[in-house]
Amino acid sequence: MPSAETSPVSVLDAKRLFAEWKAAPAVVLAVSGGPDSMALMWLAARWRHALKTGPRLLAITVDHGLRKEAAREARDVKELARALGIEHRTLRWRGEKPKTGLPAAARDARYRLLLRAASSHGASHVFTAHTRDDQAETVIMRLSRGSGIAGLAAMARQSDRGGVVLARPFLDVPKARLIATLTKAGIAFADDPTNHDPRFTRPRLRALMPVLAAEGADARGLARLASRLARANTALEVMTDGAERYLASINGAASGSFDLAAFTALSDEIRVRLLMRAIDRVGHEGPAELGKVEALLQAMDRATAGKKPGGGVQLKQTLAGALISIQNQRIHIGPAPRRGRRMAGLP
Ligand SMILES: Nc1ncnc2c1ncn2[C@@H]1O[C@H](COP(=O)(O)OP(=O)(O)OP(=O)(O)O)[C@@H](O)[C@H]1O
Repeated sequence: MPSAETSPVSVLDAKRLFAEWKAAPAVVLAVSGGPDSMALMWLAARWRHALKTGPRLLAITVDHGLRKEAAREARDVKELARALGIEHRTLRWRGEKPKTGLPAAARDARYRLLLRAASSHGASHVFTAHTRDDQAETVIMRLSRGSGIAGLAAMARQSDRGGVVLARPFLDVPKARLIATLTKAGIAFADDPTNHDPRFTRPRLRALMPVLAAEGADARGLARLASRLARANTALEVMTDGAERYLASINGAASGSFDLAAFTALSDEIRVRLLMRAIDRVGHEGPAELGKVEALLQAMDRATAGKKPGGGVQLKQTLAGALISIQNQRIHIGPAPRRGRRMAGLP
């Protein structure tokens, strides 16, 4: 491996990695006690010390209450934070723990706690220590689930989460460099056994990474694929904005309804995105799944293909809590009646 892939991250490198957040008022560092986030705390502290003015740093560890070692790991983070002159808090996930989908529920709870803590401490950003290796694993995970372009674009370097920005300064940094950084600095870190537990999907896919790398699909290539797809996704979203404006301009003021002929003339990718946006705006069952929106588009095309313009209902279907219908040469998308509720006046 070339040394650029394994060399410790220097203070100068850290200055470049964190440069764009110099003017933030305060930043929350999400520190689990694992190698990546311990390196995040160490490097962010050194970066901050070298600045005259810069953000206040607050490290937060979430104890999910799932492993007995977690409390000790949180104390180890606190100890390093104190040595580095950084404030630290441990937050506990107290909610009900589900029997299935535990990693996803823990992640949701973790982000909720981190973002809430950021808001209450006046922090504009939450930094996580996701690395290029995490990005590559995410690509493989999304690939195995059949994601589309948006999903394969994987994690964004920055994303707005209700007023607080979630930022990943190490998204292009190999994990090996962070471990080398800690080794050089003599900093110990925790090894979470869940990261190797074959009962969970991510560790199973992680175990495949060396095999894929040996075939040429290494973390660098997979992360590059993600960033190319992120670029394509941004362009497609801009085109979808344009298509929305075009349909609104020929629509008059009617929202939630499109002219059928104008919609049909657009490309499939843009039509899928338009449907998804319209459904997500009014649906009450969470985001529509890509595969289901694609099936809806096919059903719409079948219902209207070769038909003379008429006044009848050509299609009526619900998806993700939205009701989609084609009538009078228009597509209508509105909220679906909620399930399990009796309509007034009906038995
Ligand atoms: N319990 C936690 N408390 C605070 N932040 C966390 C916690 N778990 C994860 N994170 C944040 O999310 C990022 C990605 O999580 P992931 O589970 O992939 O990492 P990890 O295995 O816990 O360890 P590492 O610190 O080496 O990344 C971490 O780098 C860290 O910034």
